[in-house]
Amino acid sequence: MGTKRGNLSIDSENIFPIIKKWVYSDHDIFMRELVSNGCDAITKLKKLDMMGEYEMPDDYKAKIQVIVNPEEKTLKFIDNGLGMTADEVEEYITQIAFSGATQFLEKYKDKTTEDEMIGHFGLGFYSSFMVADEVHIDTLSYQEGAAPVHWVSEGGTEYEMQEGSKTEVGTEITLFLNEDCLEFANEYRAREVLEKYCSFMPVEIFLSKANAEPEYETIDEDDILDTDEVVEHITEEPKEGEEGEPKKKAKIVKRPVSISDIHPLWAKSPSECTKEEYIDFYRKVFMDYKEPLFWIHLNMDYPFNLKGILYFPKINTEYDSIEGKIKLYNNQVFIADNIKEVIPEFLMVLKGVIDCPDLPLNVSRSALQNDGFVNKVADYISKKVADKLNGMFKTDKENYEKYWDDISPFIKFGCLKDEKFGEKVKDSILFKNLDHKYLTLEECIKANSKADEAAAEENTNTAEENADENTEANADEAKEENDAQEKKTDIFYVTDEQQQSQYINMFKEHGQDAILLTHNIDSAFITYLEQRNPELRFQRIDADVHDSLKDEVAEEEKETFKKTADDLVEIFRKELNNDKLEVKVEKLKDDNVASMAVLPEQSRRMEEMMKMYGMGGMDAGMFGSQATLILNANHPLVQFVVEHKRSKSVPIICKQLYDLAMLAHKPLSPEEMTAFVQRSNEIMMLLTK
Ligand SMILES: Nc1ncnc2c1ncn2[C@@H]1O[C@H](COP(=O)(O)OP(=O)(O)OP(=O)(O)O)[C@@H](O)[C@H]1O
Repeated sequence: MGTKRGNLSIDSENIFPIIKKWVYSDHDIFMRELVSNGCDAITKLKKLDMMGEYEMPDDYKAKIQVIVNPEEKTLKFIDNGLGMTADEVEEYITQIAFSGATQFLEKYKDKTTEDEMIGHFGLGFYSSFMVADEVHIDTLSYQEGAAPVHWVSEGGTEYEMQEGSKTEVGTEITLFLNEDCLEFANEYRAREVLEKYCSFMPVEIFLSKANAEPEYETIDEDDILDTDEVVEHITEEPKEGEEGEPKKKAKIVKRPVSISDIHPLWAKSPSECTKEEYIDFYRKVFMDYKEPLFWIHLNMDYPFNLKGILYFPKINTEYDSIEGKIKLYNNQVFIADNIKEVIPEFLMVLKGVIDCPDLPLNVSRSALQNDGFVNKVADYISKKVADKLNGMFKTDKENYEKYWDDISPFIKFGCLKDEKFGEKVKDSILFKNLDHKYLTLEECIKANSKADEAAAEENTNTAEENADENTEANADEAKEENDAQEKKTDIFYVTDEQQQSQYINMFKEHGQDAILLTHNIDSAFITYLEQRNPELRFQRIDADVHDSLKDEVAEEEKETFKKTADDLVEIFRKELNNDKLEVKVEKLKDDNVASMAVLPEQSRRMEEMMKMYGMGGMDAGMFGSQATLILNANHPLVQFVVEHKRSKSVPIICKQLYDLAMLAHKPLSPEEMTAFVQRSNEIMMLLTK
């Protein structure tokens, strides 16, 4: 074959500058493209062998070699795949590949990074021009009588092709790196890129440095393989004082270690994988030395092909970032991390690998988002996660409860984000109660209705209707709340065990339970639960005084009680210099409590929402979110105030009772805290007199 010169058949003269500039930060993908071309060529050769169209040499071992040569500033990719004839190089490289690259760039050159292509699939062979000024192909086809081909292109639109000198079937691509990209001739950098994209490719990949000094290792004679290159046989005598035979060892040229694990765990059948293998795989891939909580092995052939492993990582401190990482592969070729179009958003806290050869990856991300098939994949993944959770809830409750605190924010987030998921896992959602036992929603409802019944029974003798009407302001509200309560089941919850401990103690003392909802996501989650279960009402433990915590006022007492209550309201409003102060007087069963604060649930939620939207400066009071001071008419301090209205201790008692109530309800402002500390000291001074 003589030398053939030609023009690459394209119109666009500026394709190379475009390729070179292509998403700058990502131009390491040329390695993936060239290695996967080699893999494809090997797969094709194996097929030909199976079909009887080619006979593999007996010692054939599929492999791809990547050789860096920093001195010559070159990078070589050598595969022992099917190779190409001159005609094929002409057709596949100069026509198909080139026109493919041209079309590809035409289509995507204006796209910004937000609409980046998934992993830029489809750029193929020509991505090598992102890093090289000149590219050589040396190839020998498997076909009988084929002549080796040497093809050269200097990154313009021209190429030259002549007979080459390759003697083994396969292809060798040599990149003459441009000055900006010499990093890729560095062995460590090359390894980094190969590990990123090619860790699980289906063919073994060996990286080496040209002209490097050979490295050696010493092994037992018995372990020598046919493929080992033995340099020296060594006899190791036993050390002085040690018994035994001399040991026979061999010094061999260090065995090359493949960068790729050609049988990744996800490709195996779940029944063949051990716990250790799952954990090792997790550590290796995610560099996370904490053990994952549990995992799900996805394995589906129909109606689409998808395999993968999703791990639930342990998130043990709140400082840990809960950003997960899900690596997407296409036939063991790494595509990208965290493709949100394929993986449901709420699963992004997980760590895992997903291999889905059927995904249309050579399209833009925005197209993926609207792709019915992609949506099905996402649905399948979230369904599998729900199945796993339900399965554990049913058959491995003990562990499930152990993991619950770690996984619950994620599950709740999933419920908020994905209706189907929420519906599927609704019976496997747990709530931790005051005794740190885990209950289902149904169990919470049952426990609460029991407590309600008990409270009602205890109070039947005295109560015809609620005797809350001790202040005019509260009378209507109390009635309304009372009406609503008849229809709704209240579930009380705690957001901060420490701060709300006063309420918790009261609850516990009177056999009333509450659940702990301490995570940020819980406020959105209870709203979600209320929307789905209109008969439920979630109330923070300090939202109201539950009936079970107070004594009913006997009929004959009602009048005097009302008078006392009115007096107390007046005194407290005056002493606290706030004539709008909400004060309610109750006969609380707990005689350790003199005062407490309650804030109706809706008002508090409104206040939280205002804070969230940065409206903190507004007067929360305008939404009625001022806390109500509850005074315990059974407590001697409160009784003292009514009975000794003119005592000079009354102002100090009123203020202190108010602050104590507020302290258990929310943090005091710096001024309030200063006044509180000062007053506490004054009270102690009184003890000294
Ligand atoms: N190492 C190789 N051995 C044999 N044939 C090759 C090799 N590299 C490329 N080819 C041939 O050149 C063609 C074009 O390669 P290119 O990488 O540009 O596109 P592709 O591999 O077909 O698709 P993709 O864009 O997904 O990479 C291939 O389809 C293949 O026929």
